Amino acid sequence: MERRKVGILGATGMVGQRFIQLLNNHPWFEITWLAASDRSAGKTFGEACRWKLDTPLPKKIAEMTVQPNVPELCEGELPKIIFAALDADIARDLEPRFAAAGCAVISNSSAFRMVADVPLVVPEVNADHLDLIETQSWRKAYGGKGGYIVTNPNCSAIGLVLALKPLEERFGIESLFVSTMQAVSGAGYPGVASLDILGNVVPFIKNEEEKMQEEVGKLLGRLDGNRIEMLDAKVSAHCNRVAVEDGHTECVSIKFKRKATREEILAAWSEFAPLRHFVQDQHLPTAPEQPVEYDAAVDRPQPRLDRMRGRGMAATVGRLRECTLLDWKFVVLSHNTIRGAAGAALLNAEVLALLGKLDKLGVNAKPVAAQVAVTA
Ligand SMILES: NC(=O)C1=CN([C@@H]2O[C@H](COP(=O)(O)OP(=O)(O)OC[C@H]3O[C@@H](n4cnc5c(N)ncnc54)[C@H](OP(=O)(O)O)[C@@H]3O)[C@@H](O)[C@H]2O)C=CC1
Ligand SMILES: N[C@@H](CC(=O)OP(=O)(O)O)C(=O)O
Repeated sequence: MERRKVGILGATGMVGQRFIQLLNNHPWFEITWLAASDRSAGKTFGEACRWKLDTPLPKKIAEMTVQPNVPELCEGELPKIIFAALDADIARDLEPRFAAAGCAVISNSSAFRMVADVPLVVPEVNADHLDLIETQSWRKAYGGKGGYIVTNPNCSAIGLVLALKPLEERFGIESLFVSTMQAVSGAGYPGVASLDILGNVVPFIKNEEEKMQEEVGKLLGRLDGNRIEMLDAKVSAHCNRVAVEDGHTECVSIKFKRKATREEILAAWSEFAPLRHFVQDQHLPTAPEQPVEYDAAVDRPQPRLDRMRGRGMAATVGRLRECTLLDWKFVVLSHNTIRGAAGAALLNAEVLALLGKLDKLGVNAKPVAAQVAVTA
């Protein structure tokens, strides 16, 4: 099967590098275009990027030239699928330009996550929300074949909703309290200064608590026509930066609408296999066999030991016990730059491919309206 051509915006950053790693030898997608800031454009990728991952930078990628960051200046063919790993302020400007040029923008940034017609998706949780694409202005402007933006959530929200979805389905969530311990790679590179984080904990990550609280409502919300009805539950988050390289750990206390026993909660997690029904016999290369794994050991999950479960795509839960304030409490851990970022976007793209939503994109086609609205 011929692989689909893809590009990466923000390719030199922490998440961009993960995209390159996960897309290396991907059976469905092939990187043909890379872009970053003006500082990097024109250099070879090997010159522009300080590679930080523990697998080698693929030679073919190192030799590619970093392209300008706008579709109009693309040399040669602009790929129809763009993975975007940009800071939110930059994404707000650049992502709509690629959508307007007819690309499927599979975004990792927070810029458009809460916009009403932009899907915010974790496939195991709310793949049905991808239908929102069809009402996006960029898509409509090309007679239903145009580009669009699809987003994945904040890295802490992803691990959390994987653990919550099976519980919400069976018991209903009334309220929850979550306190995070987030790895330094979450702040990008060079990120948090070593003198701030070594031997220390920083009890503040800008906008993180707000993002977690609101994104959980949309992710666990219900698609009603072309709008999302948010989950009606109270969510309170505390976010902390800790001296861990990769892997976000979250302590959760939760109150349900219906009574749940320990056995019922464990069964809800172990039986959670939503993609099996959704994709039937199809194989999604990046999907984990078991999205939520429970570890019964008293001192797990731990970032160093558990972040690579399911090739970095599974969330590990542990320490389920009764809570003296709410009903139950547990710990959840997930890899922040794989499950929480590049892997999440890649899985979204794989599901979009299966749904046929990466076919017939409007790249190089003329918009049907005189002007393509950039409204988000
Ligand atoms: N790290 C994580 O765990 C997670 C990150 N995210 C989100 O993903 C996004 C990227 O994060 P991360 O990779 O950590 O960030 P980094 O700071 O490591 O990388 C930023 C990237 O953006 C590029 N860039 C900067 N300015 C421009 C510009 N004007 N035009 C085009 N490209 C530009 C940089 O290129 P250059 O090298 O040329 O400067 C670099 O490739 C952010 O929105 C972040 O919030 C989401 C979930 C998890
Ligand atoms: N802020 C997160 C990572 C991140 O970039 O989140 P978001 O994609 O919501 O901006 C962290 O510091 O670990």
